[in-house]
Amino acid sequence: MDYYLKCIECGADFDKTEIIYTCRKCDGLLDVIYDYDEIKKNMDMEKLKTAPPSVWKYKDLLPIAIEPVSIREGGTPLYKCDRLAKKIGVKELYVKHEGMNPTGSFKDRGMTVGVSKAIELGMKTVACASTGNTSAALAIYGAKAGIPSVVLLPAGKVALGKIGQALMHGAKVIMIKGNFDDALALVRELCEQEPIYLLNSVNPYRLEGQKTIAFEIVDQLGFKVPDRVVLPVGNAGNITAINKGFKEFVTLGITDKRPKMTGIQTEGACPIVKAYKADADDITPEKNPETIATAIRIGDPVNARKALIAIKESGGMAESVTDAELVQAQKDLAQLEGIGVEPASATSVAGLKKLVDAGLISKDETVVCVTTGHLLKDPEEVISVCTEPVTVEANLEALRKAVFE
Ligand SMILES: Cc1ncc(COP(=O)(O)O)c(C=O)c1O
Ligand SMILES: N[C@@H](CCOP(=O)(O)O)C(=O)O
Repeated sequence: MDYYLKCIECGADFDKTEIIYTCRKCDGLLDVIYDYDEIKKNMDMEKLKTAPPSVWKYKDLLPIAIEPVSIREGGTPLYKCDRLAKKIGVKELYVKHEGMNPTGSFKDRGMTVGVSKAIELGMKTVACASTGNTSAALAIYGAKAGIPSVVLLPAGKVALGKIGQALMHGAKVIMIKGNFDDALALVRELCEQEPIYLLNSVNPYRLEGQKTIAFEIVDQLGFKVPDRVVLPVGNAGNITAINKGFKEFVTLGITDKRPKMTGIQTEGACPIVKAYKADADDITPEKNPETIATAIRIGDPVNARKALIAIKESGGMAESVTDAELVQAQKDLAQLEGIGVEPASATSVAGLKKLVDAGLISKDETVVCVTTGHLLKDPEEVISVCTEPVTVEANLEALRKAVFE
């Protein structure tokens, strides 16, 4: 399949054989550009309409020629959430639960493509900086591919389940005395100097895997497009990737419209929301981001420019929520719909509620909230926000008291 990399700022082109993360001329972010006429000619539309969703169902739209490094990612459930819809006050609400991926987050979609690309390019080691989920996914796909992985984490700020995954799957785990943004700057430098393949979302191939969330949403809605997609935003790759997916389906004539991409951050870490509200083209980095949602504790999102463009061109918006609001949404998802998510993921639902309450989102819209990671990723947060269990003597009287009083 024919494709190349194009700078979103100066338009410079780069060949697919190059190991490159940003534009060599202006340092702008890169996009993967395909020959869509060619794809259209060869696409098996019957299969597209009937085969069950998974990342590799859409391989005609993915830049990998080898047998992919895969542990069956994608194909996550799209739940219709009527009780939650009623509470929030929208007509039709769906939750795309990316926590149901093999490693428990949407990062698997990016890593199956990213690690496959590393192998295709002949790279022998992979690396990333991470707030946790990227490192878990990289460790697992690195293990599956049989190559070493190196992960840089902000010391003391990563949820337990994620560190456990990175360690057990054999990554070299390095704690940085700094935040995620410091770790990302460091790993980018390391990968420029050494033959180590960088698999953060600044790598455009990572995002190609993540765009399949858009394909699956359309697929699971019977080839209908929702009015709006709401999702958490951290390093801002996912909102960009999903927007690209919806655009590609329109380009290929599979759908005829795109949803409004709506990004949610927390009040303690919201550079994109501030830029959106100021109608700015780029962010002002935040030096000390802080939130209970450690996955999106990011002050200098690497994909900010792409994300702001995606929000603007899709007619979407950006909003921030408090930690208290996201914890309430996390409980609503869990207790009204049986959907267990980690704190960052719940910002999508908290943000939707805030925007509906403010009259900025119409009650008549069909909305998809993306929940990005599983509840079990961050058990410490769960314990800290839920009521403690009661302990009683092992007799029926004590039990009755505990159950009925
Ligand atoms: C659970 C979870 N949700 C949301 C995000 C934000 O995604 P993105 O960085 O692509 O904006 C991340 C990572 O950043 C994450 O781990
Ligand atoms: N939440 C992310 C932050 C890194 O984002 P990435 O998309 O650039 O890898 C994580 O899980 O580490």
